[in-house]
Amino acid sequence: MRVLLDETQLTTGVHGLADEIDRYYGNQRHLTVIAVMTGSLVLFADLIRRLSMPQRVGVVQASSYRGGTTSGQLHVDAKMMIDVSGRDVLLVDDIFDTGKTLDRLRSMMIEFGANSVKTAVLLHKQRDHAVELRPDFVAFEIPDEFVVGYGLDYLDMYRNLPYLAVLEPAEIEATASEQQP
Ligand SMILES: O=P(O)(O)OC[C@H]1O[C@H](OP(=O)(O)OP(=O)(O)O)[C@H](O)[C@@H]1O
Ligand SMILES: Nc1nc2[nH]cnc2c(=O)[nH]1
Repeated sequence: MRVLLDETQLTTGVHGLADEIDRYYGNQRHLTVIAVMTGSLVLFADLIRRLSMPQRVGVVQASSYRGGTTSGQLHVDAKMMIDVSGRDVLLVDDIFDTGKTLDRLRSMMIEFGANSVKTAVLLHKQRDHAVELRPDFVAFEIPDEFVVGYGLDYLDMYRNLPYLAVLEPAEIEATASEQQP
């Protein structure tokens, strides 16, 4: 595993991201902050505690990388969503890769009647994206490699790593064979 961002760099990046969001919304405007599960859970916990405005927090589940390192069919489960009608919504995700996840969720929030929808990500992959949407707030630009740690998984492993690392092809293969039941 090759460390791309260590704990100190991640902390600095998350603080910078929070400052940028604070500057945009100010500390008075009420915000509905939605975590895109599962990958954003570590970032989300760190980020919302650095934001100064009054917040309602909620979660939505979106998954498209089941069992692999490439994007497949996107499944969204909004059963646990809180009401966003008439609210200013900030969607928080760990990574913007193809962009399909945030693009779909942004459309859903608008369909649910949100007053405004912005998107914040820890990582923005430097590649051609499949959608026109670009995230509003980004902590880090990263190369087009499969990364794990700080919430990001491969086969549900590695989310607990305190750093972000590139998973090399041999490690991808080894993890896949180890995870066979
Ligand atoms: O920009 P995209 O190509 O849509 O990729 C980004 C999404 O991929 C990952 O989720 P994943 O589908 O792996 O589910 P998870 O959050 O449960 O790990 C990540 O957490 C983002 O939500
Ligand atoms: N773990 C992980 N999940 C992703 N989802 C989209 N891109 C990535 C990535 O590079 N790593």
